Formats: sequence, structure tokens, C-alpha cells
Amino acid sequence: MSSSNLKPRSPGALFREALKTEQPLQIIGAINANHALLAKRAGYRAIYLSGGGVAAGSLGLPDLGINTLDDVLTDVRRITDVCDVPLMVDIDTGFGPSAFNIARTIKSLIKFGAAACHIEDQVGAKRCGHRPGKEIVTTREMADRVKAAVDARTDSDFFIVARTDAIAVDGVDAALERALACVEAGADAIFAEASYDLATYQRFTQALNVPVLANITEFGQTPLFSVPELASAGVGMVLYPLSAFRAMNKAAETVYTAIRRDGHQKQVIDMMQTREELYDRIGYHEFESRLDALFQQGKAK
Ligand SMILES: C[C@](O)(C(=O)O)[C@H](CC(=O)O)C(=O)O
Ligand SMILES: [Mg+2]
Repeated sequence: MSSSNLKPRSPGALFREALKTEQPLQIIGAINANHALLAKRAGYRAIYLSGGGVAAGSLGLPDLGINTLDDVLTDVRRITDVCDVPLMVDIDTGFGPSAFNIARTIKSLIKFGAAACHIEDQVGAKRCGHRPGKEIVTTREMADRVKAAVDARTDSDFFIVARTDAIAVDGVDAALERALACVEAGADAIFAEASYDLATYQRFTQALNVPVLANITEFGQTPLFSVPELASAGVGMVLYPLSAFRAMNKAAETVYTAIRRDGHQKQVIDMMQTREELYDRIGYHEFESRLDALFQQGKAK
């Protein structure tokens, strides 16, 4: 084996490998480190930190460009500290406004162990991609954002996805034109946000020589297409940003309501993860035996 084979592969390289191995690649939202471990256990080859998820989950705020770079990095680090599945991160508009800010964002993400990110063409006061009233910057400004991100990479395998929100604002033709400009600026892939049918995905995949990402978020503008349906349109990545988050919130509300109403947990105990299951998922017993071993060593001295 040559010495270069011994070099650990970067998260970006692992992401690129996953993209080759699985077509289309399912990328599953993991709101926190615990969910990242659950996603890994379920067999996903790529996980995702949602901007809307950081906002709603970590901050209790709406997805309106309120997150800061540090808010996102805190959650990135917690996930990458315990989970080696490559992580794609939603960086909204890049935490700009300038190329310097975007460069700082990319360098920090790489330092904190992220594998990939997506940067979008909405104005700084952004909205969720599936809400009305979105505004986008010019194609030129978006291409500059992408170029700033690409040029800032300290690992050339770090995977940069350009997201366009233009379908809902200016229509598919304009969005396609933007996507081409982003690829020209160095984007590794295109996120066609809020596409409403398979034919639109197909137009993107046929016009572009990079993978196209489909955001199959629930209760939005995009129908809940299946993996085979998206594969038939040539889609390369399928994103489920908040599926487990939505389910988790619903479960929490049900439990809170029941205990307050009933004065006990009996009605909801069956929907809970058991203590044993929790300990198994986070490796509690392995940690504990290491602690015991250390303690014994300490005692022997
Ligand atoms: C993908 C997304 O950017 C996110 O933050 O997870 C959201 C998802 C959502 O609100 O359902 C978006 O599509 O804007
Ligand atoms: Mg987002």
C-alpha cells in the first residue's frame, strides 16, 4: 500500500464517494447529534443539517435568515464530533454580505468537519423556499457567491451545492439560466428549490452536467416523489431536511399534552424510546465500561 492510501479521507471525499455509490443519494436531515447517530444506524450514507431546523429546533425561531454562522457551526460540531457520516450543511445565503464572509463560512465548515453545503440565491432577508414572497439577488451576484465559496475551499473535495430559488420567482427558464451560471462559477451540484413536477427536474438534469438535488420536504410546493420517480428524472440527490424533526415535534406535543392532562405517562409510554434503547444508540455501556476500566487503573496506583 502506498503511503497516500493511508491518508484518511476527508468528509468531502466521503460525500463524493457516497454520491458515486448510491444513485440517487438519499440525504437525511438530522437535527442534532443524537439523530445523526440514528440516521447512521438506519443506513444513510449522507446526513443534513437544515437551516430551518437550526432556526426552529436550536433557536425556536422561524427560517427567515436569523441564524448566524456560529449558531450553525455549534450544531455542525456537535454532529461531526460523534458521527462520521458525511454531513451537508444549509448555509442559507452564505452569511455574507461579502465574498470575505462567504470564504470564512466555507473555511469554518471544513474545520468543523462538514462535507458539503448549499448556498442559495435569495436576498439576505430570506424566507423558507416553500413560502410566498421570496426575493432573489441577480444572477451575477449569485455566481459571485458561488465563486467566493469555491475559491475558499481548503479541501478541494468539500462539495458545494448552489441552490436557486428562482423557479418560484422568475420561472423555470430563468432558474435554469442561473443554474448554468452557478455551474460555470464552479458549483459541484444544483439544488432546484421548490420544483413542482418531475418534468422540471428532468429539464435541469438534461441541461446540466452536474448532479441535481431534489428537496422532498413535506407540506411544501414539491410533491413527495419517491426515489424511483426521481431517479427516472435523472435526479442525483434526494433531500429530506426535516422529516424526523417534524415527527419528533409531534411526538413531544403528544407527550406534553398527555402528561399534563392525565397526570401520568401511561397513555404515551409505548411511543417512548426505552432507557435501554437510548443507551444502545449512544453507546452508553461502552462509555461506562471504559470509565470503569479507567477507575480501576486509578485505584491500582
Ligand atoms: C431545505 C430548507 O432550506 C431547510 O432549511 O431545511 C427548507 C426546508 C423546509 O422549510 O421545508 C427550505 O426548503 O427552504
Ligand atoms: Mg434552509
